[in-house]
Amino acid sequence: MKIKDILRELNSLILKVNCDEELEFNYISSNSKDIQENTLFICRKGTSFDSHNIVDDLYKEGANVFVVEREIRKYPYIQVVDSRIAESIIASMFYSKPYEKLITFGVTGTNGKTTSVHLFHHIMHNFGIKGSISGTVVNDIMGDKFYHPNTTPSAIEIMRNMHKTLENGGKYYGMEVSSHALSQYRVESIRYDIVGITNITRDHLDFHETFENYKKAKFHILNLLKPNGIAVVNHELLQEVKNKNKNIKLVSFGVDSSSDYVIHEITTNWSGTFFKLDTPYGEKKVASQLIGEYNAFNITLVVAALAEIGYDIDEVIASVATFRGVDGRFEIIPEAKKLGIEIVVDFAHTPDALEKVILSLRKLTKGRLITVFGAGGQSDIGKRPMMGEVVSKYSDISIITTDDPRGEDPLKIIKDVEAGLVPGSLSLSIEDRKEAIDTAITLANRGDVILIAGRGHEPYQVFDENHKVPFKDRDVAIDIIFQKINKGEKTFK
Ligand SMILES: CC(=O)N[C@H]1[C@@H](OP(=O)(O)OP(=O)(O)OC[C@H]2O[C@@H](n3ccc(=O)[nH]c3=O)[C@H](O)[C@@H]2O)O[C@H](CO)[C@@H](O)[C@@H]1O[C@H](C)C(=O)N[C@@H](C)C(=O)N[C@H](CCC(=O)O)C(=O)O
Ligand SMILES: Nc1ncnc2c1ncn2[C@@H]1O[C@H](COP(=O)(O)OP(=O)(O)OP(=O)(O)O)[C@@H](O)[C@H]1O
Repeated sequence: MKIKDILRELNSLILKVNCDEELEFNYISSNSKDIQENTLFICRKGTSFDSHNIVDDLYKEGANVFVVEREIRKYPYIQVVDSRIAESIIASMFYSKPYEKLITFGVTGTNGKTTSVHLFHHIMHNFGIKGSISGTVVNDIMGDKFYHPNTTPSAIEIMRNMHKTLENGGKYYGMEVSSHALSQYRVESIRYDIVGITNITRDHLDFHETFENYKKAKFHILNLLKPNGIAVVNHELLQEVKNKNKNIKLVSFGVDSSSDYVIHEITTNWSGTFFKLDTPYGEKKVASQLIGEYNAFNITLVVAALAEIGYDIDEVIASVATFRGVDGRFEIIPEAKKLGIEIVVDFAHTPDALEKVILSLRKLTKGRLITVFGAGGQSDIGKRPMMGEVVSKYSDISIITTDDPRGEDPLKIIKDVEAGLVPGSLSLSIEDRKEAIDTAITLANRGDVILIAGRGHEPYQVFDENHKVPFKDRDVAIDIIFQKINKGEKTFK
């Protein structure tokens, strides 16, 4: 590709062109760890690094032209107003706008993104349609599965994955779209057939500062629809969405009878969640292995999305029943039954998610509910007391422990959570997460339920960027169960 090919697209972003328009490049990157011969490299001053400062190294590594926000002394460059927007445009151009040839499904919202995207992937697979997804738990690019530290990768990575999907005969790309990604233009050049908004409650106010900014970032996804694309939104957000986007095609889902897809008669038990759904195609009965009433909303978002783009709603609903859920989302630990208790590992780490999952568990618990949880470091300090309040309000025993401190003092985080505890509620604070889980299992009697919340599937406990400890809640709980059985501390019940 030649420089002149991208100048047209970059258009009003360009401040200065300091290179030959005939200059050719055959790779693009914005990360020094991903560079080849004749790479167009996009520099930016981000939150923790400024890649303008390493252009000499980048040139030695193979970069032959730069896109920069501030002028550099030597090397060919194009100076632009904003490197993030430039990256999304260049990535789209370089990979020939792959989203135009794919069914693209983007889901944003505070909670439910992972569950919805994985359910979408499962249903398309059941229909014999090949494709890819990206998100918090896994990136599955046409069967190539890997973990990415971001819920939403960079603009270049997404376009590269979409291009690879097309090259391998894939027909769709489903992705979780975080509010950070929307604010940083990682998805700015993508156009979606379907965008879904699960819900918007408090989270990430450390980044967005106000709830309004957070909502605005989420709603921006509605501007990224294809011309005949459709938005599937939680009915609670319908009015706001309509006020902001008068002429988009949209359907709503929720319990409100004026929704396009009306959820009612939800029941949930240890074998799953069951509900009725009034749809434009008549009343439907939905059965799912997912536990928790809130999953009726995630399921309906996906059912509506696929029905609205022409898939047979009865076949879609039949396929929902075989979805076994996502690692670390209401994941039952079968070994706990040996002690006559239930243990559930869940990813809930916002006040709303904690409330939803605890209230669902309350209905299933014959005995007491013991919740082990903590708050992540470097993330929305304001929500910590709210988490303490909601857990202590609805749990019989709350055990506050360490989540992923990410460089913060774990005891300080625990104190922030303690500040919200309901006076008189039964709670313990145990800094060591393994000890906290062990204590919960020791305290549990027959018929009790333990919820281990906040980290879900995560394989490492991140104390800081140089100190990560392998720690999978599920595996730790299973180890403790067998230790107690082998030591005779807990008998088979
Ligand atoms: C604060 C934030 O969102 N940062 C994201 C952002 O980085 P940034 O723009 O701040 O860039 P930077 O890290 O300062 O680096 C500046 C530039 O130098 C480049 N660089 C940097 C270092 C280096 O050695 N070589 C190099 O070339 C970088 O590629 C970048 O182009 O863009 C990067 C590329 O897309 C992301 O990886 C990075 O995510 C960081 C790791 C992060 O932790 N982000 C979190 C806050 C986040 O985005 N979370 C959401 C999910 C939130 C949730 O729902 O829980 C997500 O989508 O992951
Ligand atoms: N529709 C929902 N409403 C409220 N809480 C939900 C909903 N769906 C899931 N949850 C709760 O939120 C947790 C995270 O769910 P999931 O991973 O599907 O969402 P997510 O948006 O991908 O989260 P994250 O952005 O943190 O990866 C679940 O473990 C559950 O506790």
